[in-house]
Amino acid sequence: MNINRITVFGAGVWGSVIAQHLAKKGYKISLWEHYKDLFDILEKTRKHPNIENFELNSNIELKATLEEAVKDSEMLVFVISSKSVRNFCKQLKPILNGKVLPVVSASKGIEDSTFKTVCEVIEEEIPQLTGYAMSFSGPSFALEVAKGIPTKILVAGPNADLVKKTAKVFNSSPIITVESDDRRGVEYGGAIKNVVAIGCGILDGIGDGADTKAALITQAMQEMHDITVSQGGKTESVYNLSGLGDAILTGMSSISRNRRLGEKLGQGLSLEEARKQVGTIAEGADSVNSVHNLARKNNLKTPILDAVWQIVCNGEDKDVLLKALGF
Ligand SMILES: NC(=O)C1=CN([C@@H]2O[C@H](COP(=O)(O)OP(=O)(O)OC[C@H]3O[C@@H](n4cnc5c(N)ncnc54)[C@H](O)[C@@H]3O)[C@@H](O)[C@H]2O)C=CC1
Ligand SMILES: O=C(CO)COP(=O)(O)O
Repeated sequence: MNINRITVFGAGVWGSVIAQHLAKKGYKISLWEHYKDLFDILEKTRKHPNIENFELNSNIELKATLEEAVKDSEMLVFVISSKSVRNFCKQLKPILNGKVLPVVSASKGIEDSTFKTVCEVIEEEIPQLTGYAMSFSGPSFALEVAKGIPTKILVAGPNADLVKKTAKVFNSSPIITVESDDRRGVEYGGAIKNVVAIGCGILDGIGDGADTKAALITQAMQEMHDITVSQGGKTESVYNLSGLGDAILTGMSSISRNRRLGEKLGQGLSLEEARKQVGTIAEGADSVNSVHNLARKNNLKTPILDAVWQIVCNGEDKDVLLKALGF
């Protein structure tokens, strides 16, 4: 696989940091952004408004249209909110015009109505990409990666040779890539850990401490495991970087937007107000319903994830989470 130009869809915080990471490795990057105001700021200043001291590398070219963004591209990287992926693919499909490229998804979510992962949605909407979509997931705050703080991220897909080559593309300081053949397991872990992080945030909002959050993560891992395995994912993926690793990171760190959203809910704010105060996306608030419905559909016992769902989606009192934990 000889790659020169890579397209990154999404110049949000993670998309821009991934684009920068690849640009520093010498790849030419075509960076596309959905929101015109963000695109304009980046084009005018080359600085990201949501990342401190961050100036786009000279290998990054901003592309205003999807046609320009995919021109001469040899790899596509999706870093857009998971719920926008299906509609986005409907726009992208005619532009790709049957072209087959390796695709990497760095988004974390499960579609509400279908329980499909982001890679599965991409392949369903753009069938020629079937077998070419890979997940890039692990404990990786964009703001920490931007500062050069080292981490490990899984590259997961069905084609071992493509995964190996793609992992090489992304592998360089501060990111060490780890190959996986369990895309489903990796994507389910990445989506469910966001719900776990909201749960940890609720405990923070109530005023409980790290002890209680560690107990929550431990119990929630069993629930993440049961859901993931019911969908064909592997146990070893649940306890790898995208599941356990990312649950620890986002559940315990003040940086996590999902944890911060939970904290606001724990303090008694409504979901709408909590979302407003957190500002950027918190994927867990969108995945919580699909995770809950999936567990119900498969008759799984998931008391912790159910309690988070009750608080987020039904506005129940946060004490239901303490009860679910047995307190
Ligand atoms: N920020 C982080 O530390 C990390 C984020 N992620 C995942 O990356 C994904 C993006 O997150 P961030 O960059 O942090 O969020 P962000 O809020 O900074 O950016 C969201 C991106 O989604 C795009 N988007 C929103 N609606 C769209 C639409 N209708 N069509 C096309 N694009 C649309 C926006 O243009 C923007 O580029 C999420 O799934 C998140 O879970 C994964 C690992 C780390
Ligand atoms: O997934 C992430 C880090 O791996 C980012 O988590 P938040 O979206 O909760 O900030």
